[in-house]
Amino acid sequence: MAQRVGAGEPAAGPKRTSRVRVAVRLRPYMDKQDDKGEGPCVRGLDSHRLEIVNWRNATETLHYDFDMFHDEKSTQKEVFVESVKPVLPHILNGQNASVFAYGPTGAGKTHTMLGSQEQPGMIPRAVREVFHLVRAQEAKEDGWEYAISMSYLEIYNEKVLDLLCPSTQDLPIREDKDHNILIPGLTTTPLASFSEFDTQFIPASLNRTTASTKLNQRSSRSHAILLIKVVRTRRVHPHRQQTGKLYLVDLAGSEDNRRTGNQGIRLKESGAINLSLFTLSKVVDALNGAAGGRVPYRDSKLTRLLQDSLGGSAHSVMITNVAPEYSYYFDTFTALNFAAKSKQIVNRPFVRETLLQPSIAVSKRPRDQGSSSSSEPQRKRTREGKESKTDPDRVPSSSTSCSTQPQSPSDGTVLDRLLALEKMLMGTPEKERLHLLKTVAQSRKEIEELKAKQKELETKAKQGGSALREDSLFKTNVLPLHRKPSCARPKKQQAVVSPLQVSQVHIQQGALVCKSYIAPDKKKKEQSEISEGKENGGVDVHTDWESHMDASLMEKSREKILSTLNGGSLKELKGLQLIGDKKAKLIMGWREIHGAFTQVEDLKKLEGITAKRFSSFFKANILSSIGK
Ligand SMILES: Nc1ncnc2c1ncn2[C@@H]1O[C@H](COP(=O)(O)OP(=O)(O)OP(=O)(O)O)[C@@H](O)[C@H]1O
Repeated sequence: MAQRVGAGEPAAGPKRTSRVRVAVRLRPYMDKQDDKGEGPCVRGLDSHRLEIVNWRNATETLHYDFDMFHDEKSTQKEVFVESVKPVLPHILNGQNASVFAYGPTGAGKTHTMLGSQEQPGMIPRAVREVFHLVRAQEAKEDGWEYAISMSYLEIYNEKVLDLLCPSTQDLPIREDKDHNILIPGLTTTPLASFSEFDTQFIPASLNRTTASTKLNQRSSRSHAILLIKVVRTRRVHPHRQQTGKLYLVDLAGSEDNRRTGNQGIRLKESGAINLSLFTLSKVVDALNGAAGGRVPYRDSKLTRLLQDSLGGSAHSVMITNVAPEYSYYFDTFTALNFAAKSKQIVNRPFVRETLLQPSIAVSKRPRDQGSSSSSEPQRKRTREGKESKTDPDRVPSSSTSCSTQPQSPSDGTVLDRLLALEKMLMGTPEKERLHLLKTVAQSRKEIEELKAKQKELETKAKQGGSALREDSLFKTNVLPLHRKPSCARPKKQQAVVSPLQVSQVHIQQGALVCKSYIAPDKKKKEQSEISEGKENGGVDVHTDWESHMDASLMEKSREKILSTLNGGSLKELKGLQLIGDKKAKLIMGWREIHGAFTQVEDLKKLEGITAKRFSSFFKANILSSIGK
């Protein structure tokens, strides 16, 4: 059994650490994806830094500093030499290394990892280099013997599928007592040369699930993980065996379903992709100490598999692929923030070593496995054994030591941002959007009618007609003067960059806000119980209880709620009545993206907070705040 020992240093010596290296690669600008011809919104500054337009303020740009920045002109060779090659020698010493490509769909992950015949990507280059390194070691004749093997799998819709044996079903993921991740039943193929790798890998890659989306003709619908194992065995006393693993990961893209045009099965796939990437972001947050002690590796298959590549024992390189077009702005922004967080993770490498009995060392040399007399490498594929002892998730002690502060434009966690963005970008299906647009038109019409009516009543009042009380205004469906509909308020000038998603959300919010100020006669008797009951469309939120309240007291409570909404921590938000964990995170996400709420009613702009829910929320919190 492989054991964890220090990275070649005496056990008592200081622990060596290795953090995740973060590289960012900018894809060349593709005109066809940007009809408006706005030009790029991201630009490199030097080989480590880039800048992106600040969507909150167009006069500013946000700067990010990474281990490496590869601009749009960088070649595959340059990316390999500068970002990937340095981690490879570790796997010859029984340590783990991983290289994974992260980023929005269509930003260039597959191009980077796989590449093409003319421009081979990181995977073929890395495997070729491993063979070079091994051959160089063997030439030294230092008593070690090496064996290389490969496994290749994809995670599709949360299922682990063997790409070398596509007929297999969902494979289980296990962890042995030494925290090695194992996949019983996964095919392992011994490799004698790079060309042998090529003959195995190319057809297996065709088994990967891809499909055409609006943004990418051949979009990866799964996370593909290639595992290259190097086992070295010492032939002379003391007989030892070390196993080094190299994970080469091409993640599926984070998806904005409005832009991908996903429907049906594509939408389901997309849900699984976004969920696993979301969990990946939570893992990163937890490793950085933002989410308490538990690292939620087990919340998705992807993070479970990458467990020893992130915050574990591996030398990791994350290549974040980003696209320069404005239409990718928010995806790019999110990816950069994710990358900036990951940069702080510190890994502790260790050697996986087994002390062998002399007899085992002689008879079970890896190359000779299964062929007792021949020195030829074994040709037969093997399956990983069943080792199933599992351990609870844990935070590696080194993972919380954050040495570098990224120049992140925000203080919120990735989790909050992703939750809010995901909600915003994915939450509104086509049908619902059409319905909302119709509602906007209808609401506008009704507002015009109400305005006319209000004008008429004001004229009457001026002419000495009866004084108008606020109550009566509501009874006649006229808006009180101090409560103008949110949709009539001047828009906050906060986002100069106005990507498609945001403007669409504004329309949607407009619809909800306008609706909530219309008081249809039929629904006047609506209950205002504090409950999250059935939806009833646009209902007047102002029921009798408000008119019986002391105005100044009410204003004070309103301000208090507003201040919690704008400045409250997750805990404080959850302290509000009818706000649970999910809503609190949505609020934080909203704040992150849109800035401060200007009035409590802005809460209705959040998805899932209907007029009725807002009404219940408002009443409960006003009453609770007065009761305190
Ligand atoms: N550095 C680059 N140079 C030239 N072309 C590129 C580069 N990066 C990406 N491309 C091209 O951009 C398109 C999208 O890239 P790719 O398929 O690699 O994206 P992806 O991030 O893997 O997307 P998905 O997540 O949907 O699979 C492809 O046509 C690819 O050839």
